[in-house]
Amino acid sequence: MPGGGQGPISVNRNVTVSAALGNESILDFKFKRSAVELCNTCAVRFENITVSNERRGPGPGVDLFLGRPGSRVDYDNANRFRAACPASNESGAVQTATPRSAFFPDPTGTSLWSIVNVTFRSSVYTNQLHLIDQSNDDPHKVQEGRGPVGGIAIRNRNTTRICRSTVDEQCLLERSSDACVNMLMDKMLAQDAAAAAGTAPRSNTAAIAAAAAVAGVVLLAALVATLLLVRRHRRSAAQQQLLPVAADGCKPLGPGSRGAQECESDTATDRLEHMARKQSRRNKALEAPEGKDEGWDLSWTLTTPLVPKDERDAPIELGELLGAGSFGRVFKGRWAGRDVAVKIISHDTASSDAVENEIALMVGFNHPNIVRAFHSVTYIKSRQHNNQQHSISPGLPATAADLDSFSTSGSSSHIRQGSSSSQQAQATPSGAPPALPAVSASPFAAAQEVLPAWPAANSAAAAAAADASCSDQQQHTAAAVAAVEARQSAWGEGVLSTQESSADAYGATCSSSAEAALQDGELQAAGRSASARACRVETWILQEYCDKGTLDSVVTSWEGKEEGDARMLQRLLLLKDVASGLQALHANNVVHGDLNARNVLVSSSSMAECGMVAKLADLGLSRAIKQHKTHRTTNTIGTMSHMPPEMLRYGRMSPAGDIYAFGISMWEMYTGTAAFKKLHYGQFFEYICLRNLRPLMPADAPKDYAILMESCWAADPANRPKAERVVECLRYMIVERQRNLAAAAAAAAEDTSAASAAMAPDTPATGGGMQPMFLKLPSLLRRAAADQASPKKTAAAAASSPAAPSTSSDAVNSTDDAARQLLQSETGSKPGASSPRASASQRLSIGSISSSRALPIPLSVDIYGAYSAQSKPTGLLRAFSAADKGSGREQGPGAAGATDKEVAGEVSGECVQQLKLLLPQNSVVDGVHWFV
Ligand SMILES: Nc1ncnc2c1ncn2[C@@H]1O[C@H](COP(=O)(O)OP(=O)(O)OP(=O)(O)O)[C@@H](O)[C@H]1O
Repeated sequence: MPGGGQGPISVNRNVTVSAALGNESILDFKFKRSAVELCNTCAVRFENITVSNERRGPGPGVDLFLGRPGSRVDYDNANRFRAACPASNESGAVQTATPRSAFFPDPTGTSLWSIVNVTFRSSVYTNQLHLIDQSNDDPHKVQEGRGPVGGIAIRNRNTTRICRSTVDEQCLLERSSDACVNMLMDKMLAQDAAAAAGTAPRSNTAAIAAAAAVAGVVLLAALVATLLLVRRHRRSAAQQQLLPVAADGCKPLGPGSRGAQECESDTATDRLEHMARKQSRRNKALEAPEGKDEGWDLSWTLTTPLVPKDERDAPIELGELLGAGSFGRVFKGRWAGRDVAVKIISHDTASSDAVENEIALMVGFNHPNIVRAFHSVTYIKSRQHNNQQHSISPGLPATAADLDSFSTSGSSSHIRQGSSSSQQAQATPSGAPPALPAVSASPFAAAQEVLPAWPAANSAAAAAAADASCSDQQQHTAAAVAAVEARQSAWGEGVLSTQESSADAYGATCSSSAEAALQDGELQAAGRSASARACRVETWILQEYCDKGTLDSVVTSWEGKEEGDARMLQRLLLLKDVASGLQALHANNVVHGDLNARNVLVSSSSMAECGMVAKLADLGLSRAIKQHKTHRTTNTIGTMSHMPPEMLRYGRMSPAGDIYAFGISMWEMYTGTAAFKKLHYGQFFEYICLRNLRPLMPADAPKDYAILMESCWAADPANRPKAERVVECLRYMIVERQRNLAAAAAAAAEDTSAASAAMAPDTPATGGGMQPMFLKLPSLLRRAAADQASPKKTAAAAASSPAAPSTSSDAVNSTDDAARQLLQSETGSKPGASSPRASASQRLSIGSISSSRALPIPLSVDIYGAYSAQSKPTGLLRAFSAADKGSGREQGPGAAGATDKEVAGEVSGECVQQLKLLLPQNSVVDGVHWFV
């Protein structure tokens, strides 16, 4: 534990603290606060243990930890003290009203809990809150002096809280519940200490018995260790015969080593690649490819650890052609009982790094908003066959479309022209690799079951599996990223050559040494060898199938349909998915590099609020950024219209560049048109970099949407929000639409009470114990702007100053009317119509909260919508009580009876700013005013 004056301890990896089941082990955090800082996405897990901490105020008892984006604390099968548990009959309401964390499975699901009797240390405690499966986000930890950079997601499973109801009724009459729980805990800890002290002086007999027991255990352990060593030694010897020493930079190590077949260098990169090679060899040994006679050899395979071993070898059925990109074609397929998309890329060994990058990242990330790759296989054309002439369609890589040549029962007619997005998508038979084990080309119904949303919602087993594999998965992701990073440094950009250049090379002969290396699984090594660069390779990547196609096509399908809160909600939910995917990539120092709506796929999901979930795809241009670096310089290509100025100018690739592309994608998703479609390539530099132009938003666009979009495409990368901030802003924008829709639905049903409830804050109106109440002031600026200026006024003001720059830092150059017109003509926007801003005082009424508790109510207010530096509000936030209402006293700053909070300068550059007010006893909060 850090002492006085020291900073917190940094935890940079996942940690599990567990005790054997049945042991009443207690871990006492000693009430330290913020003593341990978790790294981004780091998880700390407590299993089978009682955690004792945080008894002096509200909160979920994890005060020990400071969170970072994506960090989490799991309590699994734990007993946990918590001072501020509400009384048992309120517990359920509080738990169910707390939104589930987005960082855990099934964020939309309801918490599972029950009130039970528990036996704890031989005492039966009635009416305890038992959390069967509950998760929530705790943002407070990071707001204490550090700004809201991300909090801790907490998961409780099979975890019991010792609550207020545990303590003596008499005590509650005399003291506060906190004080009573504190006393109880002190008593129990004192008992523990006494028991420990009492066991110290043991009798001789006991000491002898204990010593004998210890000796027995040591002997047993030694025996087991010896057996393990012998086994490992044998396996090592066997593997030494199999493996060429140092062929892969790894050598079989001696029995004293940590593993029989470990890499000398124990980097994550080595481990991942070594794992892949091991698997490749194993596969080769297991599966003699049917198509070997056809001249294709299996060279390299990689499977995500999430796929069980027996599924890995399942046959693949290829179905319709889904589409074609620059580098390959994508077929629908069925594998191991699931629908998959099979991407088949023909390339040469020179460009195998780029392909492997994409595979490593897609296999490495297991995130609901990143398209997963389950399995990939690379074949090489054997020398004998490379010497033969093959009919390669010019401009079209050879693919497995020619199933006749290796399928026992298939026919090329089974491969249909699907809903291809490209005219290049053909099913031209050509030289094809062998089938994967037992590939068949049997047709299957087009409407197959859709992959369940990850992870399977409401399935305890699935959740458990996901949890169990979580830390493995994080290591796997880190290893994949490290592999990509190492590949980039060692081998330049590894840009996948275009199909034309690849096709040129296909006729060349693979040298025998290169072929041997390739067959030994040394795809990369062979790729670096000049003699092997011309070897023809075909890679099959089995990805999760996204039945709704690209985000682009989903947005196009909205064309002509009514715009409103429901449509906006759908748009925001999909955008949040995309931003969450980026957040996961960036947290692992990976930049997508080619974000646009055509590189985002959409899957049906019954669990998602809008019925579908968006996932980042096409990681072919993704790059790993070295830690502590802000960007890397690249010569890779991407999508011109989505390239940020720094990319166009200096080739700088960074997470901020993805955010810029996200901003452009927001515009495209709102307008349904492609951005800058009237610009030709030569104009991009001039328009984006020199004139700092951006597409114009229609005048009627929601202001919060416009503000976020503009902050994303700011000229200076440093002014763009981070992905987690974008996610956070979108979350608030989503809540706002949800409320509007609920209120509208309630109003339509003439259910006025339901309508006011929908407009009321999230927290229950009846106090909710000592939990802070969150009053979200959604779209503050938007509403204020609406109050201040009618749409007419806004339009008139805009028309009177056609060259008025946007208030964002990357404002449109006001002198360039020609350029402006060009961009306006894309949407028909009126000049100056974008980015209206709130400018005057605002008054907001947000429903009422009442509490009969004879305690001060800690009240938290989220100010929302103020994330642009230019829209920084200053002023006074006021909560006033019902007594003041209508008396006129609440009207001005300093009015009697109101609780004021100065907020000048506190809100800047952020989406949400949380303020805490302590209301007087027995307050009835009837509104919050905001004075500017
Ligand atoms: N996992 C998938 N599920 C469903 N359809 C897919 C999947 N992957 C790709 N597709 C379809 O196949 C098309 C081609 O995908 P691919 O990734 O090869 O190329 P692209 O992204 O269009 O082009 P490029 O690689 O040149 O950027 C996509 O536009 C999409 O329609």
